[in-house]
Amino acid sequence: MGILLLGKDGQLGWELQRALAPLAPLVACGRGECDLSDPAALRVLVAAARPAVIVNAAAYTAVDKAESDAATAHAINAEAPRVLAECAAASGALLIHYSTDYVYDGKKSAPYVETDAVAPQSVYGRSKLAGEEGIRASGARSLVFRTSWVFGEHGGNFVRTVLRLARERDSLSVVDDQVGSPTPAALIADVTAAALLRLDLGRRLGDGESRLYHLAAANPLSWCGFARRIVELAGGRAGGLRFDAQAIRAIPSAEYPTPARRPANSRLDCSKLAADFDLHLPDWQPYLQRMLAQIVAR
Ligand SMILES: NC(=O)C1=CN([C@@H]2O[C@H](COP(=O)(O)OP(=O)(O)OC[C@H]3O[C@@H](n4cnc5c(N)ncnc54)[C@H](O)[C@@H]3O)[C@@H](O)[C@H]2O)C=CC1
Repeated sequence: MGILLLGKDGQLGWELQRALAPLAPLVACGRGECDLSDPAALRVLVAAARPAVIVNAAAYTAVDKAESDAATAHAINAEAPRVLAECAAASGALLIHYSTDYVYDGKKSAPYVETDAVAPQSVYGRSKLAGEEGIRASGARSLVFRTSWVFGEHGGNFVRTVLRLARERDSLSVVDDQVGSPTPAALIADVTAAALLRLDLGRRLGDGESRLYHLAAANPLSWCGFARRIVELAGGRAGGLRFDAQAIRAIPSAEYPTPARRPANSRLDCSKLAADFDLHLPDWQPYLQRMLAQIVAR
């Protein structure tokens, strides 16, 4: 009756393996152990593990690819969470799940709060919203964390892409009209563990209680601002890259068309999370510094 973690090899899953391990016996599964596009396999897995808590960090996260692969995105981001929630409702387990800033259209000028209207602009955003809705409708006890711009040491992300391009190219242009908070996978994992402890692994939630929280680091900025900070903290030309931070050109999204539309404003107000769990959401920059130090050390 411990914790069942799905998606153990993703950015977040990797950090959750570390953060959840001290809380209860942990069964961690990757795609090899269980494919989320197979609902029957999911049901068998949950029945065999009989967890008190199911943590789903697996997702279809290829935002642009999803535009031409909606069925797969829907199966993994909408159907699988619904099946997991049904299993949780039937057994009394708590389900923890992660969603995205892409459920919003990004037209609000202030940071989004959980009660704001949703209006996803992409297949990915719609599939993730459908996942949330399936969980809420299931009657399971659940926590859903909407997060943004995830980066971590394990897996592909914007930090790694910028570092690679800064070694390969002489210049870089990055969109400057989409604003959000880079959020370390380690922070999401640690907040998940803290919330689980405060809720006594879910025993303090009422039957069928379903809670939604924003979970993002402090200090939002644009993608261009983020790219500049990555290059700056990596040392720029002095650090072996081919250009310095100031050389990164700021461009509007119109100059960088992508298959999926992304919100201009991805800022998430996390005060509900901070108040309910007595937590502080820190700046993402020390996490980035730590990640860069570990990459250099390798
Ligand atoms: N990466 C980002 O910038 C953001 C991520 N999120 C959400 O945060 C959560 C964690 O994301 P990341 O760790 O960044 O994602 P990731 O892409 O690093 O990891 C996702 C994991 O899901 C697994 N997976 C994919 N299809 C599967 C299948 N059919 N069966 C089993 N496993 C499968 C992958 O193998 C991978 O290990 C997800 O729910 C994602 O939607 C929310 C906002 C932004």
